Amino acid sequence: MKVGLTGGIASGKSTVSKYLKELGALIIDADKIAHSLMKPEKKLWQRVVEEFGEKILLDNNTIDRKKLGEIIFNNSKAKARLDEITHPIIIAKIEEEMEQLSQENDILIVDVPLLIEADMIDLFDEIWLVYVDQNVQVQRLMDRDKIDYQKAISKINSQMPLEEKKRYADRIISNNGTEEELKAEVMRVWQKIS
Ligand SMILES: CC(C)(COP(=O)(O)OP(=O)(O)OC[C@H]1O[C@@H](n2cnc3c(N)ncnc32)[C@H](O)[C@@H]1O)[C@@H](O)C(=O)NCCC(=O)NCCS
Ligand SMILES: Nc1ncnc2c1ncn2[C@@H]1O[C@H](COP(=O)(O)OP(=O)(O)OP(=O)(O)O)[C@@H](O)[C@H]1O
Repeated sequence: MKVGLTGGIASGKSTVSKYLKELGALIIDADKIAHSLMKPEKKLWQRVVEEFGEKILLDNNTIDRKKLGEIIFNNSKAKARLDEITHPIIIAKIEEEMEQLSQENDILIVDVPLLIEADMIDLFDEIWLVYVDQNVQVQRLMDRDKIDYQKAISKINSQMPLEEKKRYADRIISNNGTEEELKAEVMRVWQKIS
């Protein structure tokens, strides 16, 4: 069984993944895959630097994600250009890892923030959505990334609204409460499928 775990920025996907891992689930993390594919001199690094220029590089040639984030979260055309370059390569890598790992594992959980935006629904048997109300999402994002309200809203608005993502979800994991409540909810969902 292949589960696509998605949500919005700072909705709690990594926290849900952490709890699922504690329960014995195998997790593929799309953000980690993306970071690894964008390491210096890799094909995707080259494409991104070609498109956005060397101004997005730090002294050690790694991509300055804060700077690239500032460009794309404030400019929908720049974001579309980045998505066009990155998504096919990230999706191919996710598919490759899923193929390898599904041979030895009955259940695979794949944490993909942009699963619905990047049209990856058909790769999964079930879609789980980590849902939060927007006021909670904004506050958690401001606290975690140490950014102001306006920057948090720009990041949230660069993604499909969570209300709209609900339409695609087979299960909704609500994360408006405490971490303990979330953990209990994750345990319930895991017991249903394992
Ligand atoms: C935009 C970048 C530079 C921001 O880096 P930063 O370290 O601040 O964030 P990080 O990589 O940890 O991602 C945090 C969250 O941002 C959101 N996010 C990331 N990329 C995008 C994007 N292109 N569009 C909308 N939201 C995004 C996701 O919710 C993600 O979980 C970085 O995320 C990136 O290179 N993104 C392109 C690759 C991609 O699409 N990744 C998502 C995997 S599906
Ligand atoms: N129930 C909760 N109560 C309080 N804080 C929480 C709760 N769930 C998550 N958080 C915190 O909210 C922030 C966002 O959570 P997390 O990093 O898991 O989200 P995410 O969906 O993986 O984010 P991203 O899309 O940016 O990768 C983190 O600082 C996390 O510790």
